[in-house]
Amino acid sequence: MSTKNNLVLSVNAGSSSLKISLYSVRPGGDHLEPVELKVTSSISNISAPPAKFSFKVVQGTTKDEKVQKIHDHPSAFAHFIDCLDEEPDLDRARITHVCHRVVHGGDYTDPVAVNDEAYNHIERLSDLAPLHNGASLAVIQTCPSQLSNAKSIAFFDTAFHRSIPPHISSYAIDQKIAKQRGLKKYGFHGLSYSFILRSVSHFLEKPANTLNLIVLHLGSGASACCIQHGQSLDTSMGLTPLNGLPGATRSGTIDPSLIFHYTNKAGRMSHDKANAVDLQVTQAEHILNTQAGWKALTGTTDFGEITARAQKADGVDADARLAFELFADRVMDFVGAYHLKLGAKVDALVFSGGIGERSKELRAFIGERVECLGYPHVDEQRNGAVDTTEGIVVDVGVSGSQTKRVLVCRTDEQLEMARQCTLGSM
Ligand SMILES: Nc1ncnc2c1ncn2[C@@H]1O[C@H](COP(=O)(O)OP(=O)(O)O)[C@@H](O)[C@H]1O
Ligand SMILES: CC(=O)OP(=O)(O)O
Ligand SMILES: [Mg+2]
Repeated sequence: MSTKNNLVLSVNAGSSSLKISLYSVRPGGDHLEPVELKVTSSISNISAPPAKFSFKVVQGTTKDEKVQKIHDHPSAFAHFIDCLDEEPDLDRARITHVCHRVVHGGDYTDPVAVNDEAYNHIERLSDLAPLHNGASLAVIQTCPSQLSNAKSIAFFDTAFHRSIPPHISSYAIDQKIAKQRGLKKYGFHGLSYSFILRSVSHFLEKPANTLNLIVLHLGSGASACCIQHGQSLDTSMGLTPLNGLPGATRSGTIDPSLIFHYTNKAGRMSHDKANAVDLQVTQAEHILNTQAGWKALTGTTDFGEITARAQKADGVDADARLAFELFADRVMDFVGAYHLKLGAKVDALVFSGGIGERSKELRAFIGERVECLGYPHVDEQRNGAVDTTEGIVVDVGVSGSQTKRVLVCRTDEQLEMARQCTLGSM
């Protein structure tokens, strides 16, 4: 991308949140970081108004407010644009590229400029990412009118996992049907894993293609990834982001037969009005995506609150304790399996995502249990000081010469897209 004075906008549509970052493109090509952050904004609680809106201009305006008129992703995006218009130095006409995180890209392996064909492709995949693809498309639809000088580019979470070999990505079902219908493990959070791989490579001063990592992206949606020689070998999410670890409102892996015993309406189609494009998922999928996970176990989707409740001194909150230990148990299932898949040759176990980056309790709990595999003891002081430690990657293992590390990485999907956009041929 050859541009001066240009701005790049990165939009990350989550199930009930929208994270937006605005960057200026650094002139010249010799910077480690090709873009410079100008604005960060995040809107949460979109589906449970009032939405929480934050808007921070680097060395400038800061807003934190509850906004009643935000009721879906497009209205959240419109509110962001209104705030941007109040910034005289950040003219939206200078935005040349809008990068959209699209969770399910099917077999698309590279970012694409959104034209009718790409739009229809993403829409067809909406049933396979019911909390996400519709939200991204709803924002994409508003871009031509809001940002008429900008090209919309879709970046796919699935792309990082294209390296997963068939014996790992295939399900044990009729392969003719599987191929016809695209029924296989796709994996998600790929933009986050790309960012983490690059950041850990820089931190450890080792080329990315030599690294073996077990990465935990633990946020509202949580997944684990096994990276061998800098490529995804396996990941815990599957055909859809429902598989693997439980999340804020998602069950994670269950026995598939459970759905027939949970409710006898499980197989009926439900029309999900929360998303802007038409969706047809079964009631079972709807329940397991939106009424399960932490919300079902504890009544809250905030893992920070669950952790605090689980550790209350005045008696144990059994629901919170169950959620905390259940989550740690499922995370360890993947750490153990991936450690074995990597033949115990692991450079680092990496914690990331809202929970991985902020829960010192979960890191300590899991850290203690993986020590038997040769990971260093999680240092209480370092672990407790992550929030106030500078840098993208923080080492939380006890100091000393270690072959394996335990790291925390502040992941940034918006920055990953802006970098790829600026360095690529978009
Ligand atoms: N102090 C904390 N301890 C544990 N978990 C936290 C803390 N603060 C936030 N979280 C968790 O992080 C989650 C958000 O993570 P994030 O990766 O931003 O999610 P997403 O992008 O999937 O919406 C929240 O839902 C909350 O459960
Ligand atoms: C794929 C996925 O679950 O994404 P998120 O964690 O942002 O909801
Ligand atoms: Mg996320």
